[in-house]
Amino acid sequence: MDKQLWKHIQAVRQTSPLVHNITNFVVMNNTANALLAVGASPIMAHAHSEVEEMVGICQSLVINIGTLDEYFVTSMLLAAKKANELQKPWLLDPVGSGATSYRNTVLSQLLECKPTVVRGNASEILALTKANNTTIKGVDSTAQSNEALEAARFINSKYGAVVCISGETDIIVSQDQTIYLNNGNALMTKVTGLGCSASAVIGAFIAIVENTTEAVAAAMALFSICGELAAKHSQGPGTLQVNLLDTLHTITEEEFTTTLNIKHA
Ligand SMILES: Nc1ncnc2c1ncn2[C@@H]1O[C@H](COP(=O)(O)OP(=O)(O)OP(=O)(O)O)[C@@H](O)[C@H]1O
Ligand SMILES: Cc1ncsc1CCO
Ligand SMILES: [Mg+2]
Repeated sequence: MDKQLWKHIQAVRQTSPLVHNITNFVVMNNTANALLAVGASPIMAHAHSEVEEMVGICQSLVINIGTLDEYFVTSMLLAAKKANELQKPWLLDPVGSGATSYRNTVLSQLLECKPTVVRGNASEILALTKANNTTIKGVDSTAQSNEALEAARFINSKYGAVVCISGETDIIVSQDQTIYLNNGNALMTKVTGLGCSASAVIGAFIAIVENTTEAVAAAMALFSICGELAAKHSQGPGTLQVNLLDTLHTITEEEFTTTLNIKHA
C-alpha cells in the first residue's frame, strides 16, 4: 500500500476533485486554502435551498460540526442524507464531541447517515461512544490516540466508517486494517483548525480514491508529513500556518517517501 500513497497524492493534484464543505466559522478560510494547496477545489455552502443540489455536483462532502447551530445542523442533515442517497463519499469531523449534549445528539443523527470516514482527535473519538465523558475540555484532545482505539473499532463495526484518530500518532482503523502514522509536529496543535484542514484534505482523497483506507492513509500522511517539514523552518504557530500551505503545494515524492513513518498492524 505504501507505494500507492504518492500515486494518490498525484491523482488529487491532477484531477482536482470538487469538495463540498459544511464547516465552522473558525476554519472556513484555512480549510479552503488547504484544499487548494493539495490541488483540490473547495466549495463552502450551507443554504438549505442549495445544499442538496450542491452535493449532487460535488465528488465528496465534508461535514464539520465545530460551530454548529440549528440552521447549520439542518443543512448538515440534508446534505448527509443526500450524499447517502447518491452514494457519494462523505466525512464527518465530530469537533467538540462530548462537550455538550447538543453536540452528542447531532452527532448521533449524523452517524445514522453513514459517513464514509470519521476523523477526530482521541478525546472526540472516545466521546462518540461514551455518553457521559467527563474529560472533554472543548475542541482540543486530552487523550492519546491509542486510548481511543477500541472506540474507533466500535464506530467502524457499528456504522461501517473508516475511523481516523489524529494526534501525535495518527491511527487509521478499518474493518481489516490498523495503520499507524508517526509523522507531524507538536507545534501543529498551536494552530487552530489543523485537524479540520486534515479532514477536508481527506475529503479530497475519498472523492477520487476507490479504497477508502488508502485514501485516508494518503491524506493523513501528506498532511502530517507537510506539518513536520514545515515546522522545521517555522518560528512559531503563525509561520507554521503559512509554511504548511506552501509545503502542501510543493512537496515532492522524495521528500514524502523519505519522511513517511508508517506501520501496519
Ligand atoms: N503531538 C503531536 N505531535 C505531532 N503531530 C501532531 C501532534 N498532535 C497533532 N498532530 C498533527 O496535527 C494534525 C491535526 O491533528 P489534531 O489531533 O491536533 O486535530 P484536532 O485536535 O482535531 O485539531 P482542531 O480541532 O484544531 O482542528 C494531524 O496531522 C496530527 O498528526
Ligand atoms: C476553536 C474552535 N471552536 C469551535 S470550532 C474550532 C476550530 C478548531 O476545531
Ligand atoms: Mg478537531
